[in-house]
Amino acid sequence: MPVIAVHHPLVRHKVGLLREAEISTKKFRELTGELARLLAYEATADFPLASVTINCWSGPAEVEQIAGRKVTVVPILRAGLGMLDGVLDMIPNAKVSVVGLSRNHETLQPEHYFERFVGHLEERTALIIDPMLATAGSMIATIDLLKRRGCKDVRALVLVAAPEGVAALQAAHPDVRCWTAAIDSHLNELGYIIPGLGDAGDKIFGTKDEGSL
Ligand SMILES: O=P(O)(O)OC[C@H]1O[C@H](OP(=O)(O)OP(=O)(O)O)[C@H](O)[C@@H]1O
Ligand SMILES: O=c1cc[nH]c(=O)[nH]1
Ligand SMILES: [Mg+2]
Repeated sequence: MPVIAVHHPLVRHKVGLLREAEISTKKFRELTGELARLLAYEATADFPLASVTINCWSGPAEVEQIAGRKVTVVPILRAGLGMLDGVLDMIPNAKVSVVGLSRNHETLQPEHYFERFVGHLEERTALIIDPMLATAGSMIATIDLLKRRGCKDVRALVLVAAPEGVAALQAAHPDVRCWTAAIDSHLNELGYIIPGLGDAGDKIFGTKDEGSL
């Protein structure tokens, strides 16, 4: 099952708060960061551990450390940046790759305008971050870019997914797991998730009065 809805009460509570129509930019950013931390926790649950001996206050002690796992976090511009600090709080040594995509409002197709990947993607777990999985066009395009550069372990974190996007992602990349705080009802005729969050990029960047909703 490549799309995993996280049912933890903290996640369900926070995603509910995020849906308030009159939410402030500050509150939207804070909740997005908190949810990003919780989703990163879920998505790294299978990272391997190795035992090492350290000098503890009481003498030598065997402790566990995450071993042999290099990570690149991949925010999809713009809205993915809202989740970046939260994920880096949990995985502070991760490198950051950036993909710039903007969904065309008429065609709903993602238009590519920027990319900058870190090296050795073939050795890294990629954690793509974007609050919204609507048609999944942006997510599928980003996964295509990463796989073309040799990335073999691709995972995604989103706040809200539409069933249409879940199905499209599963069909295009059945090997990619995507953790989401919620799977909503459907896409409306403009390609927005219902009930959804509205335009996540506009809410994170404070441009919502100039946006398309
Ligand atoms: O699943 P899809 O149908 O591709 O839609 C989801 C994409 O749309 C939004 O970005 P948008 O293109 O609005 O750009 P922005 O983050 O700069 O606002 C969102 O952050 C996703 O990247
Ligand atoms: O509901 C949606 C769909 C795409 N992008 C958003 O920001 N929100
Ligand atoms: Mg947007």
